[in-house]
Amino acid sequence: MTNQQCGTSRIAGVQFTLFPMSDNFVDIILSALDEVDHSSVWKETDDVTTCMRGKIVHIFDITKAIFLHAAKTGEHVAMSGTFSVGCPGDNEADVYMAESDEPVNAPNLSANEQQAGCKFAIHPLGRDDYMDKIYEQIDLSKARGVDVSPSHYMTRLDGDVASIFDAMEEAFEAVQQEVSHTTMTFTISANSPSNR
Ligand SMILES: Cc1ncc(C[n+]2csc(CCO)c2C)c(N)n1
Repeated sequence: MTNQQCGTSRIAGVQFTLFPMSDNFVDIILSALDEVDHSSVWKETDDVTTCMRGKIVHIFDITKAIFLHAAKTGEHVAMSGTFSVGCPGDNEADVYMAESDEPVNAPNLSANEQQAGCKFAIHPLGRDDYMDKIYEQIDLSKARGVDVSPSHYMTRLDGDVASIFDAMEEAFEAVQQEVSHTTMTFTISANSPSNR
């Protein structure tokens, strides 16, 4: 029988893709993935996505740093992905759960103010009251230093990249404390010519 139990630790993960709208896309993707400190998570890249697994704080810290690294090239870049926590059977990367709770990349990001637009959706799984959990977080996002606006199926966040990822992390962290298996999908875009 397949393992349907949660692991002993709350392993979180993300699968994401970077889309640099540039002839230089290979270098932008690979240098962002290489140059950001990802020592606190398990990480694997293939031709479609990059997957990282570990503590929530590190998953968000590194995803944010990778997007900022790509955006600071000035090229129009987008990133889409899915965060997940409490996925039944996800327990192979327990070794990374011993990492400290200090985000490794955050101290180096302050000089990188970068505007972006983002749409995200939280999916609290297996709960009849899932809509309450979603609405609580949309309301809270309004106090998180980003502009929040409704959109079909998703909520839009506009502001600084670091604040956008921090808002999504806070929402994800709060929901997963009450809902064992939670996922979040997002798309973020910076330097779009639509805004020039
Ligand atoms: C985060 C992220 N991970 C993997 C890919 C897939 N990918 C597309 S082109 C390329 C470089 C040449 O192999 C890679 C790895 C992506 N786009 N973004």
